[in-house]
Amino acid sequence: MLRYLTSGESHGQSLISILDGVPANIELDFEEINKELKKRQGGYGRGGRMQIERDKINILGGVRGKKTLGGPISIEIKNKDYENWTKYMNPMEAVDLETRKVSNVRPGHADLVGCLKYDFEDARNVLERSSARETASRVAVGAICKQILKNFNVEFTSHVVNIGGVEDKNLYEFDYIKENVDTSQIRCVNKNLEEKIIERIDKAKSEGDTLGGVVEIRVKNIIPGLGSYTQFDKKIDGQLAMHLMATQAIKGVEIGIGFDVSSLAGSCVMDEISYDKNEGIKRATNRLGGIEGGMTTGEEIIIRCAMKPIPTLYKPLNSININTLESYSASIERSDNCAVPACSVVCENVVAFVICNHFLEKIGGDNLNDLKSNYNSYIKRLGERGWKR
Ligand SMILES: Cc1cc2nc3c(=O)[nH]c(=O)nc-3n(C[C@H](O)[C@H](O)[C@H](O)COP(=O)(O)O)c2cc1C
Ligand SMILES: C=C(O[C@@H]1CC(C(=O)O)=C[C@@H](OP(=O)(O)O)[C@H]1O)C(=O)O
Repeated sequence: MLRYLTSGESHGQSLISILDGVPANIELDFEEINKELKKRQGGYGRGGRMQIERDKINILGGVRGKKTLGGPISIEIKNKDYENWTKYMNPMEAVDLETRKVSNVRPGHADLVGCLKYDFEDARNVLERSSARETASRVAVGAICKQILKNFNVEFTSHVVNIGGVEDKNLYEFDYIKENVDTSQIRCVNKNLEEKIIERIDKAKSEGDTLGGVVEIRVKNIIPGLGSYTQFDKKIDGQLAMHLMATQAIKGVEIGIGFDVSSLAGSCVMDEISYDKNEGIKRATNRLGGIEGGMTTGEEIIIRCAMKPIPTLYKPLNSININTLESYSASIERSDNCAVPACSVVCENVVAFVICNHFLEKIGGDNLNDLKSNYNSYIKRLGERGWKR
């Protein structure tokens, strides 16, 4: 079983993750992982913090000479901003608890309920951990998973399809060309739309407001049979939704045509099956996004996630002081204005973890050679049953 934990506060020394269950002898490309981290920091609408951070991994264990050892991998990403926060955040020494205290809790954040639940008078004790800074760790973990799956040609991409209601309807049609998706800052397939989106973000910013959007993740060259219908918690769609919904600010997850299934007739939703001597078992369409009965079908996996607007507004919302219960404007912490492009990178890597976990479970093998031979024998057996790559 592949599993991971993350630890660390947004303005603490470092983010730490431990990824357990990675097979031995996987060669890691650290530059690729760092590139992914850099992508997560980008995108139009990010705030001042991203000018400070230069996210890079430091592997502390589980790897020797670039190759995995089969044991838990520990990954550190340093918070450069810590040097500005040492006197408020140091875990080992008495710290200044007053200067950065947050009492005016911010709607849309974990602040209010976190203070009630954990009995804190200072929402900083909550926000330091609930912050989406943690998504850097999830990207590092997902980037390692992608490298495991690269040995089996599995490809992951993601892009933004909607920011603040500016969207390209065409992107919702599944016959558009997905090759060479533009990876510029906004990462919209339609270049003209980028300008509109930038205008939309600037307008929201000038009004002290924020925006969310929709991101799409695609997984290509996947084999059929990852996940299982035999138990609810083995269903891969359920696991994808759980991991994606557990990502900061994600409020909805769709697979394939998603919510549209509710208003269409069955004949417009199911993907008809046929067989061709040369191409093997085929599908006429891929409306169900590559998953049936909690298992991958072998078609491209298509997932969309809705991100809510950034909850910290420069035009602050009404709230209360958690200690006096008096009405106040919510505190303004330095903040992003729109982080949808960053979110697409996060979601892509979150998906990579889930897919990799199910891949390793199905194929089995605690080292790369065993994985490869198990994989080949599965592909051979599928071939005998009429399924072709
Ligand atoms: C990549 C990314 C960056 C984010 N940046 C901010 C930010 O700068 N300011 C903010 O208020 N919320 C930001 N958020 C969202 C909050 O972390 C999130 O809404 C909050 O922790 C509450 O969690 P929930 O929305 O899942 O309920 C960001 C989310 C993501 C995915
Ligand atoms: C640090 C990151 O995002 C942060 C997520 C975040 C939040 O409330 O979620 C609030 C902001 O933190 P700060 O107050 O330090 O600027 C963002 O910058 C990051 O993505 O690496």
